[in-house]
Amino acid sequence: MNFADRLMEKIDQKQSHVCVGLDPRLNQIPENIKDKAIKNYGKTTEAVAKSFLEFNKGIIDAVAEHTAIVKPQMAFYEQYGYWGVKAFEDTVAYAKDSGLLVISDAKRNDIGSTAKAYADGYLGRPDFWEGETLVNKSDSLTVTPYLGSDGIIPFVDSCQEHDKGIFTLVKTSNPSSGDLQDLVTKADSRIYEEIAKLVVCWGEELIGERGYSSIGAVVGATYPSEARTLREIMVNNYFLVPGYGAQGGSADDVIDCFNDDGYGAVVNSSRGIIFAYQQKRYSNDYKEAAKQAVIEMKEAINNSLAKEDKLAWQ
Ligand SMILES: O=c1ccn([C@@H]2O[C@H](COP(=O)(O)O)[C@@H](O)[C@H]2O)c(=O)[nH]1
Repeated sequence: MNFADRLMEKIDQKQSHVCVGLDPRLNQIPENIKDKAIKNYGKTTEAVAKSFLEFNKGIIDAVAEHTAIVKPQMAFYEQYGYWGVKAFEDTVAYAKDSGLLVISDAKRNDIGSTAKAYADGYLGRPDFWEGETLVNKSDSLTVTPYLGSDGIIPFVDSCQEHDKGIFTLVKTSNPSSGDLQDLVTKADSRIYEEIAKLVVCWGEELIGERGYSSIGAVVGATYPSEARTLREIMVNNYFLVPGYGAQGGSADDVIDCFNDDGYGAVVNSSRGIIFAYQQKRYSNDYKEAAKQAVIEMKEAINNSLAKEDKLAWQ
């Protein structure tokens, strides 16, 4: 089944457009989890990995009923080397076993021949010894478009072959995203608009039964006016919308990322959900707090969609 169709099926099941970011930071993991890991594995990177995995499993159990998809960010894992990457892979596997879809947020790309290795590794099934194949469990990957089409086509091919998806950086949520993305082109458009047009082309052959392509775009919640323009260009492409909560984006800010049919975007929050237990208005139990925060976010987005007559489940 096409990735966009699978995503929409899960969104309908959970009645939620929320994506939970799994970005563990060691200094924010509850002490009891870290103490147990240090007792068993010493002060090692293996203990870091065990802490991350136990923490993530608790978050996944707490939010699974209210989210379709999770997004582990590779940077938080790979900084700890082998054990960090192992925690990433184990987290992906646990999320899949819990019935969730997964976006690997690794923002990969390179020249075409190298991009193919990334595409095989994250989305495909690389063969190694004769008859042996590795299967990556992730459903989708974030990619950077900076190298142009020949860097992206290997990912698109993998999506087609293995029913996976990609989200291409178009207008990112960070304060300096405009340094390059907002530059005006010779055609008097912005760079992010030109990338959006490319995303439309890359995704044309991968449109699923419900009208959305498996080739999506990253559009920050912190730029609602740009999102409006981008929604008009990328009518059939799903948006991954980071920047909600900790970066300042609100439910009202993300509404124009959705189409009138009430679909078209998954809105990510990482710190705002997984570390909600550190905020006074939530429980001090990290799992209970994550559950409260994800329900609050899901309802805020659904209420804002309903106000605009865009809620799919009336
Ligand atoms: O434009 C972008 C692209 C990716 N991200 C990533 O999303 C999360 C956001 O985390 P919060 O804690 O909710 O701020 C993080 O993994 C970023 O690397 C983004 O923020 N903006």
